[in-house]
Amino acid sequence: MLRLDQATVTYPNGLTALQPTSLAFRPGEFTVLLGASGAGKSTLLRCLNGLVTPTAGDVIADGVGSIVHDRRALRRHRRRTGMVFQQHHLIGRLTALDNVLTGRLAAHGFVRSLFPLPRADRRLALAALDRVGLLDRALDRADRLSGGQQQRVGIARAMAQEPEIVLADEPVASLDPGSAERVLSDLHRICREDGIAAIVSLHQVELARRFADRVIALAHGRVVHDGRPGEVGPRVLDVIYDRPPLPLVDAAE
Ligand SMILES: Nc1ncnc2c1ncn2[C@@H]1O[C@H](COP(=O)(O)OP(=O)(O)OP(=O)(O)O)[C@@H](O)[C@H]1O
Repeated sequence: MLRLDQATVTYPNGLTALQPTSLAFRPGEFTVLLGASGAGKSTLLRCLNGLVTPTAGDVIADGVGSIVHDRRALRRHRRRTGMVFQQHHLIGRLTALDNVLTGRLAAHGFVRSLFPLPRADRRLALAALDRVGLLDRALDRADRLSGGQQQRVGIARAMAQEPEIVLADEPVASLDPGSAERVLSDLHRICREDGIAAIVSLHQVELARRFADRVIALAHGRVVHDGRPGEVGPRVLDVIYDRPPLPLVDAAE
């Protein structure tokens, strides 16, 4: 449904953050990107919604076309792609509900979005909050919610867009383990129920093993592993995190 075709990103400072990479993402699949800091996870994710333009190669969305070369294709692709960010980007003084409603704006033309949104949008936004267990906090200001609750509002906002794909860049990086687990479990359940493809970058290997259908590991801008979560063992982790292999212990010692 979405693929990279030899996509390469070299930033203006000369650093190649993504070496030529070809990958295909399938509908409904929950993919986790693993990699050390600076491995290129954000760069790859940003290529998938046009926030970073590859310096070579292409990004093609099925039924839409090249989002690198065709602005209209990029706009269509973005309408069907929900984003979840590490810092959730909520507007603190707005209610949780109003934040989720901003996820509906892309579905309307610019002029229409200047007027109050239809009741159907409010129903959709409330249903999205219900699915992350926050219906009773709908009218609370976003900045009164905990970090984990704010991130769940961020997920509800992405879901209110009725996406086919969700891209999440380290959505649980700043949360405690319990909140991280809840956030990821909500995201995973909703994507599964609605058949939404998710591409999620994480630092927590355990969470990747628990939730992913597929794990893509990056090191120094290259894919070094692409497979099922059960295949992410010590050898793969050594490559991802640049750890020297453990010295062999002499059995006679
Ligand atoms: N706009 C930019 N200009 C120049 N270099 C950049 C830019 N953005 C990222 N980089 C560099 O590209 C490399 C890959 O960065 P990227 O943010 O994609 O990695 P990451 O795996 O997401 O890291 P983290 O887990 O720390 O977020 C890093 O060396 C980073 O410093």
